[in-house]
Amino acid sequence: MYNSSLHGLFIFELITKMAFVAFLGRLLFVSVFVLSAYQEFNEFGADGGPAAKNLKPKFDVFSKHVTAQTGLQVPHVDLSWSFNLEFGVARGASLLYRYEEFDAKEIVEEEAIRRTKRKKKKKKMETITETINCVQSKYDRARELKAFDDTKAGVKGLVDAGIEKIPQIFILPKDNKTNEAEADNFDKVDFSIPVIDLEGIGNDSKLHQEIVEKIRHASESWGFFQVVNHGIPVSVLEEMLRGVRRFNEQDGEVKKQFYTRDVTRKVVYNSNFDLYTSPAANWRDTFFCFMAPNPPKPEELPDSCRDIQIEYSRHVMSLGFQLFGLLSEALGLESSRLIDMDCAKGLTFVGHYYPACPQPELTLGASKHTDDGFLTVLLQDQIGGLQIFLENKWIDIPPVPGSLVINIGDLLQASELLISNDKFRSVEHRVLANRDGPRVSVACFFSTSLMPSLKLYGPIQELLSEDNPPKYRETTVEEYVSYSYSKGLDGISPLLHFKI
Ligand SMILES: O=C(O)CCC(=O)C(=O)O
Ligand SMILES: [Fe+2]
Repeated sequence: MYNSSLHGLFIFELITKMAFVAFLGRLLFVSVFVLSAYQEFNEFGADGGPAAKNLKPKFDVFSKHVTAQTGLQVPHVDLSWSFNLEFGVARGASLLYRYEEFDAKEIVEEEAIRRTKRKKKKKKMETITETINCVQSKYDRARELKAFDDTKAGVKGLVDAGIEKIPQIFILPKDNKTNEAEADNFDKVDFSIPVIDLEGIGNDSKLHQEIVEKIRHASESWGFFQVVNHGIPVSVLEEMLRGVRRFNEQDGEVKKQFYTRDVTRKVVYNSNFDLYTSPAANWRDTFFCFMAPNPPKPEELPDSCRDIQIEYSRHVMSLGFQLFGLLSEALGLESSRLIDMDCAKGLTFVGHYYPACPQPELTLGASKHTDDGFLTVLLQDQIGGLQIFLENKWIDIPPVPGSLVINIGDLLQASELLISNDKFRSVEHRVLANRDGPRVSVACFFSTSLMPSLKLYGPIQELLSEDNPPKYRETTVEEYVSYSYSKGLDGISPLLHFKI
């Protein structure tokens, strides 16, 4: 028996659940009214008459469709009872006419097409999402860094393997604030830092004064200068560069023995000291060791460059003493002042190897950074790529045969900061990756680095006053370098951390 309240509930459910069901529901409803009108026109028998018979298959199709779409079971409707609702005969006839036009099968087919389209769209979205997930999971940065590190073969290993595209871990992120690629938009200037000739400095006091003045000006303006006739024979410089090259180009199995991230080891060779923390790895391999105050035993140094490393470090030490004297004078202090502060006590020897890079525009040899020691003496070969960042401009430091690049480090900037208003500057610099290569350089940092130290460094005490308060808190070299080391080359000066 037809139950009118159930029918009402059924229609209500359909209308609220799905728009198309509502639409079909309305049509069916109309049909039922039409049937009612038709039945009013014609006598209907116990079976509901011809209209009811006509309607039944269409209603069945509709029911099946609703069940397939919604999972709802359409309640049984006894059409023979038509629906005793109040409709005028004429209106019923016109509704009937429209009902005859309506073909349930066509509508169901249209709906099926729409449903297939929706399914296709959904499938497409699923495929896109899957692809994204797949790409993301394929680029598991931590896993790639570890895999690269585990080769113990460095960037050179990649190049030897013949890669033509650089791995993702080396690619500079585009949206990163420290992304120096962005800084390439800044002007590059055709200006070179001064090349200061130290020839004859010991014999002529006027010349000595002139050189002190040049060093003062360069240290205040650019934090960088080059020196020639510095007393280290060119043959020693050349052999030192060859030594670093030999170390990196020796048999991979021998070199692997030095590969470590344990900085307490006498010789530490690895690629990117900040591999796991930096936004992008640099296209270079490095080995370092502390050559002063407690140098390793000769046999602890690599065969490939042991002798020259010892000889070169000895030369750099004596050049350092001379430079700290000149820098002290440039600050208006006794020439022994910076030496007495132990600025030349420690020497860290760092040999860099920058292999030729197939996509140099995507990465860097060394990210923008300042040096954390007191002073750096840098020997570079003829490839070039070193730049300093001053007033939003990258300035090339072109290789000058026989020269050494000298730059002020953070600890010297912090120590002498208040001596004069014209400060020495620890200036940001970087190294570009290059299609040509390898590029080799040796950076010697005057700093006891991570060696345990208690001596405090900060603004020079006797020059402090109420008007001239300290700007940096005191720190030990060890604390400063540890902080700088843990931070990695992220483009932000570690000095900021020590600002008062
Ligand atoms: O390789 C170079 O030219 C620069 C290296 C450097 O900046 C560094 O070791 O701190
Ligand atoms: Fe540097």
